[in-house]
Amino acid sequence: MAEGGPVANDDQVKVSVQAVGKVFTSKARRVEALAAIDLDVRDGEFLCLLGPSGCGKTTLLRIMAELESPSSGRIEMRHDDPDRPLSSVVFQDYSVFPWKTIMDNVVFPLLQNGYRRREAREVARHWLGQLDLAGFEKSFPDTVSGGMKQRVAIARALALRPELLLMDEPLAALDAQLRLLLQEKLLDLWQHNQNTVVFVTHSIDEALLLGDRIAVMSARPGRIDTVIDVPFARPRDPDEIRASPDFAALRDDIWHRLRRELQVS
Ligand SMILES: Nc1ncnc2c1ncn2[C@@H]1O[C@H](COP(=O)(O)OP(=O)(O)OP(=O)(O)O)[C@@H](O)[C@H]1O
Repeated sequence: MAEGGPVANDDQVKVSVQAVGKVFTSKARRVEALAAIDLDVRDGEFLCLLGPSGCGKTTLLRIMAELESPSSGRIEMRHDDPDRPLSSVVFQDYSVFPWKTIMDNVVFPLLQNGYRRREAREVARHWLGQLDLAGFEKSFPDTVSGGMKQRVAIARALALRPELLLMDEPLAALDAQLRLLLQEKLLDLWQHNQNTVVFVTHSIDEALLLGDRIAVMSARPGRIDTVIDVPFARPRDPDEIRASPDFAALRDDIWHRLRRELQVS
């Protein structure tokens, strides 16, 4: 069972997180969320961040999205194509604009990124089609299901063609069956587009199904406990993968690592 794999060359590294720490301070308390995180995200890979609740996964993702700055250490990100945004984020909670139609939810950030309206509508139509939302362009988000809202948020992020797609438990709020379907959709989309993806999840199965590597974090303050290479070839067939002995062995190994970190009070 490979852990971490060969060290990446500099030109294979999209994001380099170096000794990053994060402390939140307020009058009431001081929370050390991250301690000395070292992690490389390789160009074109699907990296999953897995760890116990509160270990700092979202904080690390927000630092990569430049929504939060580290308290210590540094982060380097390679922006290769000035015509594409460096990153785009999908959050857990269907972060769509309720007052805009589904079409305009996808069009709006494209206009902000310099697209002309006509081109933006064409691009939006393409991505809405990819996410099986054709026919819902004129609907408002609150009139469709949670799964559809989340597909709008994913279409919006992908339409921007970010070099780095950051996803914070994008499927966590969905029911189990819908989650499986969207996992398959994401697998399919990623296999065709191959952006670099960092994907936060609590689900070991999801990480094994989607990820090239899984960074397992320890309990707060979050550290990288280990980075596991996922050995399944692509394109992946979810049913085959779930039935394979390697899947069961890896799931067991990761669960034992996580269980050491979990505290039930
Ligand atoms: N803005 C903030 N101010 C103060 N504390 C914060 C802030 N953001 C996060 N924290 C704290 O930092 C720690 C890490 O939070 P974070 O949300 O990054 O963890 P997580 O691993 O994503 O959690 P979960 O899996 O439950 O979503 C937690 O103790 C949280 O309460």
